[in-house]
Amino acid sequence: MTASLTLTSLSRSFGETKAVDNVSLTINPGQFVGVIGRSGAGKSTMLRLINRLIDPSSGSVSFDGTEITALRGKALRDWRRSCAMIFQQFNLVDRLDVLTNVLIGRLAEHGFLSSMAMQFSDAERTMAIEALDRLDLVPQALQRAGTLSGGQQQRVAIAKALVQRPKIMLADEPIASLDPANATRVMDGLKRINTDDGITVMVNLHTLDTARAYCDRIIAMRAGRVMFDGTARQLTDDVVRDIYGLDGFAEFNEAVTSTTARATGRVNETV
Ligand SMILES: Nc1ncnc2c1ncn2[C@@H]1O[C@H](COP(=O)(O)OP(=O)(O)OP(=O)(O)O)[C@@H](O)[C@H]1O
Repeated sequence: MTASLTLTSLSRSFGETKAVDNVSLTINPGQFVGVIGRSGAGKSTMLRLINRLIDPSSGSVSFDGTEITALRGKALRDWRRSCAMIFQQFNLVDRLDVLTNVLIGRLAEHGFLSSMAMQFSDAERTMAIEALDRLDLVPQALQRAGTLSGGQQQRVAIAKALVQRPKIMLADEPIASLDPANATRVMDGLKRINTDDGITVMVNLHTLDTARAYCDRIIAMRAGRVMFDGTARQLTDDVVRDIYGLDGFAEFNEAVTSTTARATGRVNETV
């Protein structure tokens, strides 16, 4: 199959810490992949290696047969554009309006001078409005980004990523700082883009129930390694215990017991 993303024996160390340790994976086009694991498991490092925000210590990342780790200059900038990244902290310019923030997603395709002047074509403005419409944000288009709720800001960040016309969207804990209602709208936005446009989505998540609800495929990491790679149905309690460790599982059970589980009789929903 073409346009697959392939990680082969990918590793990245920081001093003595093996943040990502010998990971091999193939992500097929159009998949919605959730990456879970305890804090420090290596989830962010793996996404940053794919986007080339950092370089591997060893191993390779390839996309559609192109060796990503070897890209330089314009080819690297092109890759970063087609592999859009969304962060927990939104990365918007608060004092600029929403529409302009989205248009900034187009700057990678501009030359230096038009970038500096922030000049955008009518076609680009239309594209930005369409992206905002898909995320139910047209009424906020002229509002300053800093005045929006966290969930709205994250949806603006997704619209900004969308106008880059990416093939892959990487999202590093996009809902970690949001309340449940806003988190749902952000995840629904990502899912719609994945389903409607066939854009591959790879998202780091802290909540198991979100991973189970949205992801075709769940990858669980522990200490830099892939401990589980399968469907939500295959992610049983025993697997969760392996991923989070006995103490992690206990902590996690406690957290759940004190909130939803007691009321619903369910466990293993939140980490
Ligand atoms: N720039 C860095 N310098 C030194 N150590 C780092 C750096 N980036 C990551 N690490 C270490 O690598 C390991 C993996 O970190 P990473 O951020 O990838 O984990 P994570 O699963 O995303 O965690 P979290 O859920 O808390 O974001 C951790 O031990 C972390 O301290």
